[in-house]
Amino acid sequence: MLTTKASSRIKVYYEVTKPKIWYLLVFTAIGAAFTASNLYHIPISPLTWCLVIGSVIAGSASANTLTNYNDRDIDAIMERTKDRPIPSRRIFPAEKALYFGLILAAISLVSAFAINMWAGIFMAFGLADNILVYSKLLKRRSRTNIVLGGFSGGAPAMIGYVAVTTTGLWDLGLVMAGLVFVWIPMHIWSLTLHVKDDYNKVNVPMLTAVESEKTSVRVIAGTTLMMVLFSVIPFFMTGISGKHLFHEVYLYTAIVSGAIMIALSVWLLVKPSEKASWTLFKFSSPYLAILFIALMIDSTL
Ligand code: HEM
Ligand SMILES: CC(C)=CCC/C(C)=C/CC/C(C)=C/COP(=O)(O)OP(=O)(O)O
Repeated sequence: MLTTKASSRIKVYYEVTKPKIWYLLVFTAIGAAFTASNLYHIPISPLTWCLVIGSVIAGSASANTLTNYNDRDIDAIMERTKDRPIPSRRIFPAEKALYFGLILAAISLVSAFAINMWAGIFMAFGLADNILVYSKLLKRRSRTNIVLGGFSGGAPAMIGYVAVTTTGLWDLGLVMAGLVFVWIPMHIWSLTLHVKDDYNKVNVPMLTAVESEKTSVRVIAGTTLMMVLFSVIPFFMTGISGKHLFHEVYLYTAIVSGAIMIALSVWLLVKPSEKASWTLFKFSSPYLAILFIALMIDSTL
């Protein structure tokens, strides 16, 4: 039986990994693997499932922990982040989180390379892009930080895909990873518009925190439209036999859910408000999950 102290220690190290975020990241890896396995009729062994899910949990948790460590100075100032484990000194000294994140990174790389070389390569890429390119290099310097830093978001889907197949075309894998990549700008810029004062306090040049509200809502509406247009691409993809890979189930889901996202972005465009930007942000994660659920269901038809 764990003592209260031990369970609270586990909870705080769980919290520093930002589980709400890696739940969805892991789900995209599961969705990509499940979809590819069905479409290519390649079974996935229980061991491979464990390695895919375990490596992406460890990798995403590592990246989130290490970026939390990296941002401990600004997180202590921003309203949204000041109660996190490191700025609130519930993990102290902060280096404990650094070592925890590095151990998770090692676990994620070992387990990804145990799947195959490509899964390991995409894991290494995801870690490097999120921790070094986004958090260390661009976040505090460039308003396009989430563009180059966004590729890491597609890494879990690619890991799930290459765990099923590393031969032949990767078009389906890249499209599923692309769904995540094109979703990121709307996802983050709707939030950073909502909390722009926080970001400006710590001089992090998130695009919709430094641009005028008029420009920001236009950019968000444009990236939402781009994402919805991209989301119908899977319906037009064909396999080696020339047959469509997906059916109307995916198409109609993408259209209906996309229409809701476009309507929310038009609401923000026409009547900019904190409520509109927050609503669009809160709908963004369920929207991405719904697209992957539709891919999974459609792949069984
Ligand atoms: C460079 C890329 C990204 C950036 C900068 C970013 C940033 C953020 C930020 C600042 C939050 C709010 C966190 C908080 O206040 O606790 C957030 C929430 C979240 N992010 Fe992202 N994110 C990115 C990519 C992703 C990706 C790729 C996924 C998953 C596929 C994801 C999933 C989530 C989820 C599920 C939440 C919680 C949403 C909610 O509370 O409703 N994010 N993200
Ligand atoms: C396979 C692999 C390792 C993939 C990693 C992908 C990954 C962890 C993506 C998450 C990106 C993300 C939520 C960044 C948070 O930005 P932020 O740190 O600016 O958010 P904050 O302001 O809330 O701290």
